[in-house]
Amino acid sequence: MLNVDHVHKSYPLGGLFSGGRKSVLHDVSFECSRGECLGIIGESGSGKSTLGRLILGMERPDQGTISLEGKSVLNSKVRRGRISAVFQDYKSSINPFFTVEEAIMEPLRLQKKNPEGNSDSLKLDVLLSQVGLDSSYRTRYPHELSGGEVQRVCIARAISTEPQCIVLDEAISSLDVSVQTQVLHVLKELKEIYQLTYIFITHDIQAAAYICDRVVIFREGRIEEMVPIQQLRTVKSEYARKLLDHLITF
Ligand SMILES: Nc1ncnc2c1ncn2[C@@H]1O[C@H](COP(=O)(O)OP(=O)(O)OP(=O)(O)O)[C@@H](O)[C@H]1O
Repeated sequence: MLNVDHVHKSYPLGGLFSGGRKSVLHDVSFECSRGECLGIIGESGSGKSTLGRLILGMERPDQGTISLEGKSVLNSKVRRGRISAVFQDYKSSINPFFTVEEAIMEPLRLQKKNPEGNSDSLKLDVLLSQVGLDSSYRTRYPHELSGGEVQRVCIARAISTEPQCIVLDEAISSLDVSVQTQVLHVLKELKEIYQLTYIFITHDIQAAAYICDRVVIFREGRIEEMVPIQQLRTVKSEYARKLLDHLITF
């Protein structure tokens, strides 16, 4: 269970003498169960990626706590191997000098969970096949892959340590529409296999409707509304309805 409890976050306003701060997240609270996909939808600048970075423990909240199975994500031992991420910019997400094998196995080696040897090799083949790539990809470099293939490698890397929670920040947005569908399908299958918790940050309401169980609608850093995906068309708040009307094209 991922628990976000009364989280506030602000950043310095900038400017030499300003000393002020811009509030980006205000009193954000929600829970996300094991195996659940929670969509985060909101206008640009509403604080979605900031929330993602806080869940990943990359930044600290000013107030409030974020915990996984009751333990704070600020503790690197809690995060390691249990929380991972897939970002929009897949090109800069993996080291261009790493082969597919090195990129996927790096988190496992850092975690030192799996010693080198046959088990590594088997694990790699399983991971590759789970994201729809065959073992001939092992020795290829990122520049030898399509965007969809690189993003599949990023997903294999993200699941390599069998995490509980993955933050997917616009993870399919840079891909062609047909490739988006394939990658979404892979993500949905993996969620079922590993009972993964997904935080699915997106502008793409169709993708959210396909993969999410619930959706949080953000407005200027606050939760405007939280609805099960089946009730997306019947949100109560006027703001959420307008935002969704703007995004829904199906
Ligand atoms: N490190 C930072 N320092 C200062 N301001 C920041 C920082 N990170 C984010 N912000 C500000 O916080 C606000 C929220 O940004 P964030 O990236 O979380 O929004 P978002 O909802 O993910 O937007 P988008 O959909 O465009 O990606 C923005 O106004 C942004 O400029």
